Amino acid sequence: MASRTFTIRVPATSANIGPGFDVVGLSLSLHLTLKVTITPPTAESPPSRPTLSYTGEGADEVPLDAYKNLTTRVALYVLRCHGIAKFPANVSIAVHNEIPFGRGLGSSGAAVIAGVILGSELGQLGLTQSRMLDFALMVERHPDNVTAALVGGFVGSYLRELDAVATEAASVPLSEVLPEYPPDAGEEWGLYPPQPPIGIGHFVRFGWSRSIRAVAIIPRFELSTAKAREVLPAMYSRKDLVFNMQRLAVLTTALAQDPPDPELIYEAMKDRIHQPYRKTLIPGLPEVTSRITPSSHPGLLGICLSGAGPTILALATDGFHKIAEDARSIFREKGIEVDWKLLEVVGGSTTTA
Ligand SMILES: Nc1ncnc2c1ncn2[C@@H]1O[C@H](COP(=O)(O)OP(=O)(O)OP(=O)(O)O)[C@@H](O)[C@H]1O
Ligand SMILES: N[C@@H](CCO)C(=O)O
Repeated sequence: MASRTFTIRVPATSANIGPGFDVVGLSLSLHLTLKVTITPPTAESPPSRPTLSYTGEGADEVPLDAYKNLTTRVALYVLRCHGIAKFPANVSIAVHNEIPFGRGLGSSGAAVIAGVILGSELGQLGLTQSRMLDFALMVERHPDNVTAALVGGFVGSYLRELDAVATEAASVPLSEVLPEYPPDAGEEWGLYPPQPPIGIGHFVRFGWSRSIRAVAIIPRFELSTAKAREVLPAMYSRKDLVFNMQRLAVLTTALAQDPPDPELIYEAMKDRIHQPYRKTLIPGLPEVTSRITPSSHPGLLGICLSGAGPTILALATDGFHKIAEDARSIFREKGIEVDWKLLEVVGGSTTTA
């Protein structure tokens, strides 16, 4: 049998875009790429465990044990849900990652989507896009990053209300979805996980004006999404919810208009659901989002926290350098150094032979 090689490419994402907390996501031009080779065992090369190599962002901290790494653990979850106990023999995976960890650019969402696609490919399962989303949602339980990473573009999504049986199936704790399998987990290792309910996530892709680019201003510190969600309240006032819904309704269409209207968009990218609570974790956040405006920075459309932060996302048609450098100065007043990148909105995940 000949060896098989394929490449999985998954984009970075920015979630929320101001008022769309846990609802909207945008895929951006930084990628997580996996080059996968499966070599059939021969008498000279007997079956071996998967090998992982890793370059780029996170290379110094990511586990290279396939039973510990997030992407390969998700792939194993998908395989085991289909009755396949372990990785095929002689899989080697070379990862190159451009998405910084824990900065609000969807690194974990990309790793999860890459894992679901990897599982589907290794098991030759032929999972549909919608089914892949179900698996991803069992791991990353908010849909904004994973949906945009899978399908690409500017995307809105919701989670279907599940019936009692499906709710139980979807309530499996994350520790059971992604257990730390012992090395070479096989048939003998515990129960197979239950299949996720079908059709958990639903999405629509909005239009996007080709003139809009994204400036990602990336502080040089990590903030885990889990920590940035802990500071959020469980209840909100009607006033704050209406504030966000009004803006989100306008924003999803305003970003598709040509030319885009900065006055409309700047206000429509304001938020009262997550950013005000996260400012304690991100010194400089209120100053950057209030001092960089369309009148002070021609070309700017709107500015917000990217995902759970600490990255700031500025959407603009021009003036990218001044926006980024002025944000850098404001962060520096708070003792924080940043890097910045000018990014494009890109398509979703791909698998190529
Ligand atoms: N390519 C990867 N391979 C393995 N693990 C990864 C990879 N990318 C991210 N991770 C894991 O996900 C963690 C970061 O996830 P987290 O949800 O906190 O931040 P994020 O996804 O970068 O930000 P956000 O969800 O706000 O966009 C990393 O610390 C690492 O454990
Ligand atoms: N909507 C999520 C995105 C981060 O993954 C949040 O803001 O917590």
